[in-house]
Amino acid sequence: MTIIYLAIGSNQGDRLANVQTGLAALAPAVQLTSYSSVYETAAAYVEDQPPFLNAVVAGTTDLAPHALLALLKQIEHACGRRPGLRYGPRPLDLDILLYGDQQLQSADLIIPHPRMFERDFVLRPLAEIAPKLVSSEQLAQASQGSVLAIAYPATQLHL
Ligand SMILES: Nc1ncnc2c1ncn2[C@@H]1O[C@H](COP(=O)(O)OP(=O)(O)OP(=O)(O)O)[C@@H](O)[C@H]1O
Ligand SMILES: Nc1nc2c(c(=O)[nH]1)N=C(CO)CN2
Repeated sequence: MTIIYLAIGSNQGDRLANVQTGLAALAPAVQLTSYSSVYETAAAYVEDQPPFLNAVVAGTTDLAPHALLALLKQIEHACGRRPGLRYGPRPLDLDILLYGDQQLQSADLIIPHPRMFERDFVLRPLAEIAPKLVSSEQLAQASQGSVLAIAYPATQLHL
């Protein structure tokens, strides 16, 4: 059983429903244990697209890292995501931030997520559920995707 942290985002369709559906689909392979608030965030990288909802969750799983990645891609697809512009709009995005204390560098999977520490929309919700994992310096330096507001409380994610 490994402790994992996942980032979730949506900026197309019914964004909250997409996040809720995506998290519910993780069961039974992933048992979620902590949920951040849901943040409204300005789109980073490709700025000319609708704002995102972003959250971070923690959980436990027996899935190996690549099996977990395959599950996340399957859930994104079931939520209507199709190949598109890098950093472009999508109904659902699920990323592996951390997988225990494992470090992994393969062609299709890098853990810790290589861009997590530049992303305000990841570090703010991660700091909320795991303050020891994020320093105040890291929070201050994360510049991509400014957090606009807390849009929904974490209780909206417990289904
Ligand atoms: N830790 C990770 N979590 C999820 N995907 C990863 C990770 N490391 C590498 N990838 C690879 O990144 C590919 C592109 O992912 P995705 O389409 O979500 O990118 P993106 O959201 O546009 O950008 P980013 O990866 O920076 O969030 C995935 O198909 C996956 O193989
Ligand atoms: N604020 C914010 N911006 C983004 C996000 C995201 O989840 N939140 N995801 C993207 C696709 O990788 C590109 N830009």
